[in-house]
Formats: sequence, structure tokens, C-alpha cells
Amino acid sequence: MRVLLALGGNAMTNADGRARPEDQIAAAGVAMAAVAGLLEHDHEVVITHGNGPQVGNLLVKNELAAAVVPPVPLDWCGAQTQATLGFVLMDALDHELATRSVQRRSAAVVTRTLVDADDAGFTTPTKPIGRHLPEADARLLMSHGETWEDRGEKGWRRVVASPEPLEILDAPAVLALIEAGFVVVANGGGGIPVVRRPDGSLGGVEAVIDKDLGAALLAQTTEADVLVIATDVPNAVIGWGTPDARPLGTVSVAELRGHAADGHFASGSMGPKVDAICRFVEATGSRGVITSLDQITAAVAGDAGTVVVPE
Ligand SMILES: NC(=O)OP(=O)(O)O
Repeated sequence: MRVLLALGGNAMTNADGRARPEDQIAAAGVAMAAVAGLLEHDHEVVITHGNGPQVGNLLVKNELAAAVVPPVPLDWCGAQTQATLGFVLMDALDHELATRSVQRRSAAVVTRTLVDADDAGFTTPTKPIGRHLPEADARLLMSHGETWEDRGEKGWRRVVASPEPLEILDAPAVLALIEAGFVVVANGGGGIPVVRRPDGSLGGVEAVIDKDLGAALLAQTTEADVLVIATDVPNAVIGWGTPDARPLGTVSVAELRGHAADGHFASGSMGPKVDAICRFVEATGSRGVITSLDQITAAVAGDAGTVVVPE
């Protein structure tokens, strides 16, 4: 079975979302232990990951250092997160595999994803990135032209443009590596957003693609049998934060779409995960699962998480 595993950028941080290296390495270790187990059971695994906390942190460093070193655009920051998290995940997988009978090479692909230059996402920022701040600090930054959004009890968070992913341009390299037996890390952070210019050339654009929507596209492109979105909670929940909160087990895609239409899933959080899983299941008739990092193995077997099925 070919498994497309999407690791949430927030799930790769600690509870305060600071994305310290040690937190990311620890989270990668948990996820790669599961991946090693899947490889032992002869599954093929393709990995993608979020980068919301990480790309936001890079942007802050970039801006704070602007008077000293030349700032780089947001798409460059996204590319840097693909390289760093690809390295962390490959290292963690090698560490896990060293103690097991199965051996497998891995490769991280710097992956560009085509977006439409006229996408509405460029005029209405929706993608939360980086750290949370108190309202007063966020309002100060908003007075300098940034867009911030109230994200509830954790505080305010910066939001940036997030166009729809249309095509994974480096898919041929990803597919060749899969066919050659590599565990491939690809399309991190939803892919580096690029547009096709009128002369046909490609150019990076300042945006962050939603990782979950990028994962759904990667899962379709690589003909995955199951898409597992691993986040910081074991299930999608309806009535979140209310006395009627109920974790969802196995649901049909139509039922899950209905819960989404009723407003049960937050934008920039569970909302895109649900949308991504639904897109994959609708497009392929295959199974999608939303679960936590520590439930990946059970989720692939269909025994954990919110399991989304065609009917
Ligand atoms: N790019 C992206 O959606 O990252 P997160 O999943 O970390 O927010």
C-alpha cells in the first residue's frame, strides 16, 4: 500500500508553538518511528509536512536582521523550511531504521507548486504562520502593514496570502524517486508557490500554500492508496469546545462535508485538513484519515482517527 503521510507544522512544535529545534527533532522521531514500522510491513511511504510555525519564525528573523543582511522573500523562506525539515525527517528516519531489519534510502525534494497569479488568496490573506502574540503586539505590527488575526485563546497570529495549489511541478522527480525505492519527502509547506509568467517562465511568489491542500494534490499525483494527515489531536471533533463535543470516527465524505458546512471546523486549522481529506477521497475513492502523530500506524490500518470513506 502507498501511504501519503502529511505531518502538521504545528504538530512538529511544542505546546507553545515556538518550534525550537529540539521540539521538531523529537516530533520527527515519533513520526519516523511510525514510518519505519510501515516500511517493515512493506508499505511505500511518501511524506509531506507543514511549515506554518517555521516559515513565520524565518520571516521574523529575516525582518529583524534587515538592516544588517539582505532580506529574502517569503517563497525563499518556504524553500528553506523544505530543506531544513527534509533534513530533520531524513535524519530521524535513518536513526529509526538503523535499529531495524529493513533498510531504505530517503530523499527530500525541493518542490515547486504552480499557483494562479490571479488567485483570490493574494488579495485576502488567510494562512496563519509563526508565533502567537497578544492583541496589543499584533495591533502594533498591523500598524506597520502586516495582517494579523485573532486565533482564540492562544492569541493573535500573522496571516499571509495562500493561493490554491494547482500542479506539483516537480512531481516527475518525486515519482522517479518513489519508483527507485526511496522514501520521499516532498512538497513541504504545500510547495514553494510559483506562477507562470506571460513569457512561460516560472517565478516564485510571496505566499504560503496550505500544506493540507498541497498534501491532497500530492496524494493524487503519486496515486497514494491512503492519505493520513497527522496533527496535534487524535480526531476531528464536532462541537469543539462545547459540552456536546464529539470526536468523529469513520464518516462518509458527504457526512464530513455536511459538518464542515455547519461550521464545525476552524479556518486555518481543522478546516483545511477536512477539505483536503474530502478532496482526496472524492477524487480517488480511496481512504483518508485525520489523526495525531502517535496514532499513525493504527490510522494506516484503519483503526484510529477520523477515517473518511467514499460512502
Ligand atoms: N504550509 C502549511 O500549511 O503549514 P502548517 O500545516 O504548518 O500550517
